[in-house]
Parts: sequence; structure tokens; C-alpha cells
Amino acid sequence: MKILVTEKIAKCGIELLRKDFEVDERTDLTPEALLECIGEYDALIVRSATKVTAEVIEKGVNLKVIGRAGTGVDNIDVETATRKGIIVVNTPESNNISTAEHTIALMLALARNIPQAYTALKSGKWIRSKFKGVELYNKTVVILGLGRIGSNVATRLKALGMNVMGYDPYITDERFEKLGVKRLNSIEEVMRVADFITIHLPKTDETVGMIGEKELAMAKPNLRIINCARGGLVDEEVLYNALKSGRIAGAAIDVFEKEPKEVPGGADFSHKLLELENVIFTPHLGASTEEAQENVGLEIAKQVSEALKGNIVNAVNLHGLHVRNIHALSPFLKLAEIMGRLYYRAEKLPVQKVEIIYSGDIAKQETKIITLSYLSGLLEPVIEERINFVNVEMLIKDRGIEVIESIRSEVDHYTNLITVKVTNSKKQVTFAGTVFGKDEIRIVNFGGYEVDFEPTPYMLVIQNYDRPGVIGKIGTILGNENVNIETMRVSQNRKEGRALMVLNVDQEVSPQALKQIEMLDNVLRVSFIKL
Ligand SMILES: NC(=O)C1=CN([C@@H]2O[C@H](COP(=O)(O)OP(=O)(O)OC[C@H]3O[C@@H](n4cnc5c(N)ncnc54)[C@H](O)[C@@H]3O)[C@@H](O)[C@H]2O)C=CC1
Ligand SMILES: O=C(O)C(=O)COP(=O)(O)O
Repeated sequence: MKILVTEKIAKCGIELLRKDFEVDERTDLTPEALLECIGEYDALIVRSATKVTAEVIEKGVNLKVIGRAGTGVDNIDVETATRKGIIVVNTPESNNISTAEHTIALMLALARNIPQAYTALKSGKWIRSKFKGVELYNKTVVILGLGRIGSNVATRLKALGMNVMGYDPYITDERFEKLGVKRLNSIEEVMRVADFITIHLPKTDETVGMIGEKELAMAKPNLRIINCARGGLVDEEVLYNALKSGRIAGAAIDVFEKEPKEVPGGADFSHKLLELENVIFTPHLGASTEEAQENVGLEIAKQVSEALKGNIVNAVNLHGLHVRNIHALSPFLKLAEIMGRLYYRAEKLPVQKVEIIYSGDIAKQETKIITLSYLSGLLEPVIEERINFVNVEMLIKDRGIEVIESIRSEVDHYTNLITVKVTNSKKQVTFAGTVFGKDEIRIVNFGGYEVDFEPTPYMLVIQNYDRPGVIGKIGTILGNENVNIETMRVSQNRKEGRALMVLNVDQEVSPQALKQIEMLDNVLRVSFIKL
């Protein structure tokens, strides 16, 4: 398998990938060149400068994984990747300390005019009066977004004696208390109290332009803003005007709305904000430390490698899947997938609702992934595109299928049992399965009949009136076709006088033979199941 790396990542990461894969490092690719070559690759690794657009993903016909060597995935069209079943992985734990430290560095540099003073001195001018700064001590700083980086910034700013407050509606009061940060409940409140604001939000529809004209109009004149998160979270035009007119005191900016990709000798860059004396800048250096890049490079290599090998990783688009012991679950994943495939092999009507009930030991495990496995199996016979844990929920939703998952701790005969009730426009069809011992998979209910069979690659499921002679005639038809019956189980429904036969056979059964069986007296339905 082939991996394309379009931005510089640590050597240790590249070396790890090369153990199992072919790796092309092509940091010079233009967007057009990327579109031309992406079709050859199974995985793509980027940092923040490569735009992984819907077009790149469409052309990436072999892509299975997109690795973001870093945190923010706003340069990747995650929705399109998800629809295509492409796993998106990132390394959010690996560069947060570096970014928090860069934030502190920028905040101190801004407060003390260090870059401006340095530039003056470098040009031969000894100026002190112009560069009088302010202390951080006792000032109120508001952290927007108390996630990984925001909370690391909080502990560091407390050590500097600042009055630390935070705005993050998605974080619990307990977390605020633990960090010793005072909770603010609205952006208006933030603007009224802050001497400093430091931004650590993801770039989403909700956060873009979070600080705009209305907000800056409420700010104290001594406000200084630090943005080490993403360009555009503070409206750049509004910020420019507020800084130029002296409405606020200063800004330190590591990130811009439009950033170029570095080229040898440096990429050309110009921006209105660069004209102002009360703004300091770095070219997106938050994660650029030796340590962070080692961590990020190695971590992304591990994640991409695992994902390419088909193992579950903590991906951006594997929503809520945090599977601790995937190996213990693997027989259940297989069972669920097979149970999923049974429905459309036995029934024709489209599914409207799926109810999955986990009972016994399995109910104590992380069942969400088992449900996804079931749903992948369910859609597999009716969808041509790739289905996997990444896109199955989206595909199920597109088809309007309702999914209900429930858990029961009590069990009757089995230590663990997965029961699925599938509803279509006419009826509800039940299937159930279990795992004996370590990995012996059994289907124990098929369409309401209590059975006990091991799913094998070729199976014949026949529903008939429970009369003598039927089994013999079926045996003869299969014998004439040279089909060997490996095992046969019969389950009777005495009340209705019907029976269900499951035959594990050694090969495919021809449509003609299936027709002959169907035509036999007392045979109600025949399904050939190929797993
Ligand atoms: N400058 C650089 O080189 C780097 C920048 N970053 C950027 O830093 C930012 C933060 O990264 P992390 O701390 O890892 O993210 P995170 O996901 O751990 O934290 C983000 C926090 O923002 C909060 N949040 C989300 N929407 C919000 C809203 N509308 N209002 C208030 N709070 C909201 C979330 O609840 C969360 O606690 C990201 O934009 C990331 O891309 C990350 C690494 C390096
Ligand atoms: O990890 C992030 O979100 C960053 O912004 C770091 O970007 P970079 O990998 O240095 O281009």
C-alpha cells in the first residue's frame, strides 16, 4: 500500500511507516499536482497547509485513511471523507503543551513589546520610552475554549498570578473548579471583564467570527487578544479596525484565515494586520517544537499504519467509538456482521427499524461498535459503495432506518446473546446469535425459529410444512447437483405445523436446484445464503 506525505513530518514517523508501506514524501506539490496524483495512494498525511478538499477526496479513489499530523482538521473535508468511508485520524494529544507554551510566549511578548523593541534595536535604534509594557500579574485573562490547550494555558497563567476566567459551555462546572478557573456564561460577559483574551477553540460554523464588531465594541480599551487557534475566529477586518483606531490595545497572532504553504526560501505573505505596530505575529508556530513534532510524527505514523492494517483507531470520524479491548470483542463483531447479512438474504422488503438487544456478559461491553458491525452487514448486500464503521451511520440515516440499541443484564439460556428485531412495512423478523467459549459463533434464532447452527459460507434455509418426506426429497435434489450437506438442523413450530431447515452445504446451489426445491410440495420458502 502507498502513502503520500505532503508536509514535513518527523523522520521517526516516516521510518515507522516505511517498515510496512511505500511512502512518498512530496512537500512541493501544488493543489493541482495533488489532484493529479492522489488516485495512486491508500493514505494521505498532511499538516495544516494542505487543503484536503472534496475534490481531492473524490479523486482519491484508493484512499482509506487521511492522517492529520496535528490537531485541527479544518483543512480537511471530514464530511466528504466520512461519506466515502475514509478514516480521518489526528494527534491532538501530541502538540498541546507546545501550543500552550507558545501562547504564553506570545502573551508575554505582546505585553512587553518584545518583537517591536527587538526590531528597533536590530535596526540600530535604542528606544525605551515607546516600549513601556504592562504586567500580566493581577490582570483578568479569559480563556475561550477550555479543552486540551486551553486548560494547559490556564494552569500556566495561574502560576503568573493572573485572574483566570474561562468561557466554554461544553465543559462541566467540576472541570472549571478543578482547574481553578471562574466560569463566564456569555461572550458579552467575556468582553466586559477581559484584559486579555486567549483563544483555544476549534474552527467550526459556531466559532468562526465569534469575536466580531459587536463583541469588540464592548471590550475594555486595554484588551489584548492572543490567537493561537485558528484564523477567522476573530474577524480579521474588524480586528484590524479596532487595533488601528486604538479601540483595543493589542493582538498576538499565530494563525491567519489564509496561510500560504512554505516553499524553499519562504513563501510570500502579506496581510493588513502586519502594518500595525500594536500587533505581533508568528507564522503558525504553535506546534513547531522539536518535541511536539517528534510526538506528532510518530503518533500519526502509528495511527495511519494501524488504520491501513484494518485495526480500529480513535479517529475523528469514528464518532464516540473508544474501544479499549477490540480483540475480546472480535467474535461478537463477526457474529453481528453475519447476523446483519442474514436479513436481506432471507427478506426482500426494505428495513424500516432495527432494534438490537444485548443480553448477559456482552451487555457490559462497548456495544456501539457491535451495532455498527451489524449495520454494516445489513447494508452490505444492498449497497455497492464501501461500507465501514466510518460511514455506516450516515448511510443508515440516509435510508431513514431507525436504530434502537438496548441492554439487558438478565439472560435465559446463554451467557451472552445478541437479539435483533428488524421491522419492515409488513412484519417484524427476529434473529439472535451467541458466542460459545472463545469464538464459536452460533445463530440461535432465525426468523422467529429457535435454531442452533454455525454460520458457514454456504447455507440453505428452507421453511416448510412439517410433513414427512420433505427432507428426503431435498437431499435427492442436492445429491443430483453434487452438493454435499455438511450439517442439517431442523426447528419445528408445532403450533403452526411449520418447520425451518438450515443446511450447511459445501458449495453454491444452482438457481435451477433452488427452483426445484421451491416447487416441492409443502415447501414454503427457500433462501440460499452465501456469507
Ligand atoms: N497554532 C497551532 O499551531 C495550533 C493550533 N491548534 C488549534 O488550537 C485549537 C484548540 O485545540 P485543542 O485545545 O486541542 O482543542 P479541544 O477540542 O481540546 O478544545 C476546544 C474547546 O473548545 C470548546 N468549544 C467548542 N465550541 C465552543 C464554543 N462555541 N464556545 C466556547 N467553547 C467552545 C470545546 O468545548 C473544547 O473544550 C484548535 O483550533 C486547534 O486547531 C492546535 C494545535 C497547534
Ligand atoms: O495541530 C494543529 O492544529 C496546528 O495548527 C499545527 O499545525 P501544523 O501541523 O504546525 O501545520
